[in-house]
Amino acid sequence: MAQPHGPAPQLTAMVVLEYIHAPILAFCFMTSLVLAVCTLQKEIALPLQRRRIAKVLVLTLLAGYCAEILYYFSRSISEKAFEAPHHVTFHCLGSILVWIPLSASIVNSKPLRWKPYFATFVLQSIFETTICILAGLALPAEDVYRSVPLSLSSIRAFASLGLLINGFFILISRKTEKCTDEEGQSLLGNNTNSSTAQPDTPGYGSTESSASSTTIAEERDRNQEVKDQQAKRLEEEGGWWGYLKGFAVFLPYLWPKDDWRIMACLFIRLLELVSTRFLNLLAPRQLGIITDKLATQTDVMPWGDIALWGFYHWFNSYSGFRWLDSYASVYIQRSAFRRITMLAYDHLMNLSMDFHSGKDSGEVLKAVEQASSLNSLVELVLFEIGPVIIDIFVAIWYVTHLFDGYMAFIILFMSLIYVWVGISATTWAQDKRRAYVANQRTQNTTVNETVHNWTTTAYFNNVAYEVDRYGTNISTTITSYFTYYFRSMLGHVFQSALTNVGFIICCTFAVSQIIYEGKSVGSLVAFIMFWTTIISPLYLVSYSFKHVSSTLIDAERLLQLLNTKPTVVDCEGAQDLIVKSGVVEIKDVNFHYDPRKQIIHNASLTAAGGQTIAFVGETGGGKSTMLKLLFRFYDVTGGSISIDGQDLRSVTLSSLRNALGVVPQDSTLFNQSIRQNVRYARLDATDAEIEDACRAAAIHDDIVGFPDGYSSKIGERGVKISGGQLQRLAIARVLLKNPKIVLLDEATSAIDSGIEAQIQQAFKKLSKGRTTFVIAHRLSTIVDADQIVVIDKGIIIERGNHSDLLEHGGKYAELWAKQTAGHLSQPDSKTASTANSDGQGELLIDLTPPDDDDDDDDEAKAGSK
Ligand SMILES: Nc1ncnc2c1ncn2[C@@H]1O[C@H](COP(=O)(O)OP(=O)(O)OP(=O)(O)O)[C@@H](O)[C@H]1O
Repeated sequence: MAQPHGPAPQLTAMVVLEYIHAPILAFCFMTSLVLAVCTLQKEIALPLQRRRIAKVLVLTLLAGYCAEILYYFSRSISEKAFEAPHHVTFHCLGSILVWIPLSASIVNSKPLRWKPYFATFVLQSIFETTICILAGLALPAEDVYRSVPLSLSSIRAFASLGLLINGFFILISRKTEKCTDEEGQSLLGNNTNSSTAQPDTPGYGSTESSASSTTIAEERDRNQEVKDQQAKRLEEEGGWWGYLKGFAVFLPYLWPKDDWRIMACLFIRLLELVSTRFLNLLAPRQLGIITDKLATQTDVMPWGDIALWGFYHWFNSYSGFRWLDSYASVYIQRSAFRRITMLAYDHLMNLSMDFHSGKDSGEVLKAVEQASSLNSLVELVLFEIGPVIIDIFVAIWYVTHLFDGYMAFIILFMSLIYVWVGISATTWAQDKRRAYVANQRTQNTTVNETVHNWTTTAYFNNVAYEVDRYGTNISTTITSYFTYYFRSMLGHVFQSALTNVGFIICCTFAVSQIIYEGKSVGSLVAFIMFWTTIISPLYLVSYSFKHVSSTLIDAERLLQLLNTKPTVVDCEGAQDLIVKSGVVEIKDVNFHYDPRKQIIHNASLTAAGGQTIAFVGETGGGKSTMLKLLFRFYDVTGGSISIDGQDLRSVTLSSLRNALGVVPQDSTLFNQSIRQNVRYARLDATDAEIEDACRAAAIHDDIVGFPDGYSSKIGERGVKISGGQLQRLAIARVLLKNPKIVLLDEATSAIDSGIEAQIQQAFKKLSKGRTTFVIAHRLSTIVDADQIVVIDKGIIIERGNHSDLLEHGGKYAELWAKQTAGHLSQPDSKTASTANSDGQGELLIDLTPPDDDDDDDDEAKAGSK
């Protein structure tokens, strides 16, 4: 059959078009897709009928290219002298390469960003129709109707036109639909999952399967809040570019311009990046040169070439320049970690009480701990993914230069499948990984819970049950790890098989080129040496997708933390608080944590300097809240609080907190020595001062009675000392701080009456000359207070000294009567029965103690166990 041989300009135009068709199509599709993702173009679900038409047309197109390749292949086998025109095979192979992923995404029923596809169809139609017309013109008239390639080209031109028309209808009738698939959402999360998965938090000791499934759901939802924020910000910023620019605020912390060491390290990294690109190419090329020289001059030792080859290798290794680069990288990483972590920690510690009481501390700590993820993200993109893209282009050029375009096609095919397998395997293994992490978390939680609650376990004799539960947890974790490992390994297995097959095919092709095309053996050697440079970028591309996505989530979490502003801050021009006499005035104060529930209603009172004010009342009345407002954990929502005439909101927080000493309701101590814990109140206090404070708080004798005295460790959460001792230590700390105003929240509730007298003495010492606010449920501790304020449901209902209030006969007198006489009287039978029936309904368990028969039963049970 005749080949096109018409007028030269038409033939030349056709050849040029065939060469540039596939690269231009690929470039156009890739750029418009990146643009679509960056500008957040919506994904659309293709109407069923239109998708079917598109499927048929793209498959026809693909079949058309394959058929032409097969046609030429069969001719080159059957006709010895026949050689397929290079531009035609280039055109067909290139187009197959472009249309495989495009057809795969159209055949797949996922929603698509349609504009890039439509743009590609337009170009495809123009190219294919023009090539078809030119091919028709280039053929002699008698061959036009007999030419198989021309028929195939016409079919493709019609299919392309069809695709264009069909694509146009999809474009104008598009219905936006939110993608529900995780991968389809690119790097963002999936909103639908979060709304459907509502885990019930399992109680302690809940059954294994429910706990496990819940933790898997939790694991899935753990990042959902961050992902939602990410999606919101992405929308606000109008695309990825604006979104990523949001992280630019961290650049001065990652790479501070004024730090010459960091700048020098960056320069080294940049140098390594550029030199590696060259050396990746130069080293295999040099070996090729040596091989060729050896093939032609067997009696001359190519010393110079060997030395150059050795130099390239040495320079590109850890004993050469690479160690300097890795040192520079570690230096940048560590410095960035220090700066960003300090930034996050400092910010976190300066956030207000509302943040600390409302946030999941685990998530907050994660934001601080993973502050370095930002640096990993920048490093990954700039120093790994960026160069890899250059490497891939260089590889394509180099193999084409060594052999020809076909070799580049083989490698491109293999690369495409390799990356696809990598991404699919990671996605496929993702669910199993989540399950594994969730099971691991359950396993760790079991140990934590049971070790912390060892006493509860012992009280209920459940040690065997817990050991058994932990064993089951470990087995579940191991099983889930195997499943995860199997899935991720399968991806590696396929990829490894692919690279092996790819390598063998490439080498066979190279050998055939040496034999039939006269290529040099050195080219084969250079290619073999270059192979790793081709494969390693592919590995990185196929596995960095998930990594970038999870690093972005960590970075987003940090950004959100840093964007959270403290609600209680120093106002502009805030002055230091100066306390002289310590007059505290609470004026028409209103407060709520949540606007829907008012906590304090119009509270007013004045504490003269040095007075002791006691807050009493039913639980939940708002007493602790009053102290929190005084300490300015929160700002009042109405009215004002002032100390010596200075509004708390107009003074610096630091000076206010210096002037106040607090013994909170639940004192917490660090797991350090007693001396260190007391010294926390005043870091420069001497040992003698610490002991004085402890004496005043009536705890000194207890401390010296401990085997290690003041060096005794308190234990986690102060578990090694009694409740009374803990409170006295907390009092000692405040005594050491020696503040002008003291706030005591139920500080004496756990102290027995023997110690109480000593404590009262200590209080007297402490409150002398200081304004003191005290909350006490034990009214006996505050009978001497200058003012007793009774708070009920956030309202001050009574105020006066002890005798005034008793005389008044109101709420305080009622509370006093209950406390002084109540413990002597037994609850009457009526109250008892009410308490029993109140809200309990009929009891499902038998409360009568077991008799002897039951004991037998128990023994039988124990035996069976
Ligand atoms: N951080 C918070 N967020 C929302 N509500 C809170 C917060 N802290 C306390 N409350 C609510 O404010 C009300 C008053 O609490 P507060 O702790 O001041 O009471 P109290 O009189 O000190 O009680 P108790 O004597 O039991 O310590 C309660 O209803 C409580 O549930």
